[in-house]
Amino acid sequence: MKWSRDDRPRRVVVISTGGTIASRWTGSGYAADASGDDVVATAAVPDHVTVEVVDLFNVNSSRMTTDRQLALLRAVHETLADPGVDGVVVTHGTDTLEESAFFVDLHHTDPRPVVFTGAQRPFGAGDGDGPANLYDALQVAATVRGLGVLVVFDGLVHAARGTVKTKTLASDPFADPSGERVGRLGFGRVDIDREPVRPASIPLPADGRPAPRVDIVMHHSDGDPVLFDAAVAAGARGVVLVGTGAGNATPEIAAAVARAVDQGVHVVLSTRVSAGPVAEVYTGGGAVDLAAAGAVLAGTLRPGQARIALLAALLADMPSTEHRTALLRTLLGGPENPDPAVAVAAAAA
Ligand SMILES: NC(=O)C[C@H](N)C(=O)O
Repeated sequence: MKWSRDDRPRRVVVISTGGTIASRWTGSGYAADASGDDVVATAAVPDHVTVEVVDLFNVNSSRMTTDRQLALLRAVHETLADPGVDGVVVTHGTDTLEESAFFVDLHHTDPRPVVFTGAQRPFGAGDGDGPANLYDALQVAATVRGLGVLVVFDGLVHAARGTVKTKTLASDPFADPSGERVGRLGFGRVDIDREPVRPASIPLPADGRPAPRVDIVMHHSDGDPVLFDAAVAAGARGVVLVGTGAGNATPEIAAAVARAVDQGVHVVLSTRVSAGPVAEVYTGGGAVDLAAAGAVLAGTLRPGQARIALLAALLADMPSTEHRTALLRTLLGGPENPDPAVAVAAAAA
């Protein structure tokens, strides 16, 4: 599928949130600093595209919080409430871009695109990648329809779901290690190779709902339940357990999962391996026992995005724990077998 634009004027709104694309040297390291207008001024703008800027916040994305992600989600929805807007670009630090993009994607119903981009080299650098990434993101935001939330970086187009930062400093930091990219840019065209597979989107969380604590605990040799139990004791309403291999831990950790689930804590099982699904293969504290203890398997989602699915399920209005678990399975696993009871509850929310 090749997308090219006619000459109709397009309006794209850039929501600026910081990251390296907006970073300047502070004397001891780089920190997000440049305004959205300054960031946009570095990039060429594709023909027939008009750009407006919203300065939402300005942080290195390792400082991302649920409150900021909720503010971003609302800003995207308010922007798209204007029918004259053709698309949205979000400039974001690459460290947690995969989390914010997936959070927006889970709540995104509009056919108009939301495109996340950023940079690996700082604002104003002679060899900077920000201007080209921003140009490409504007091009995609002005062109495609019906593909959900996308990540555009280094000439490639990725789906929000499944895409993670796989390289710390390289100029092509994003990939879906268990899947394939969605498309690429070149010669003024956007080539889309596949349509992202997405579950039905969920309504925006109600205003003023406090952000639930959702922790990530990683297993390793010598791992014991101390940190998992500490997360529950700290008030976590959800915990992502990052198992070894296809999602394995120990009998002691499986017992801790069962105790947590009994208390109403939602537990998701992901893996520290970079690609492939978690699977119920092993007992003796493996995924077979963790699932029996009540953990929900994350499919191919890596820990950061598994946590976002859990966060979104906890923020959703659900009539019971069972409904929330069913919603969680849908958000983790993609569109297969959405539970009709969940769909009804979500529609009524
Ligand atoms: N390349 C980047 O954007 C990394 C930066 N530390 C951030 O996520 O804000």
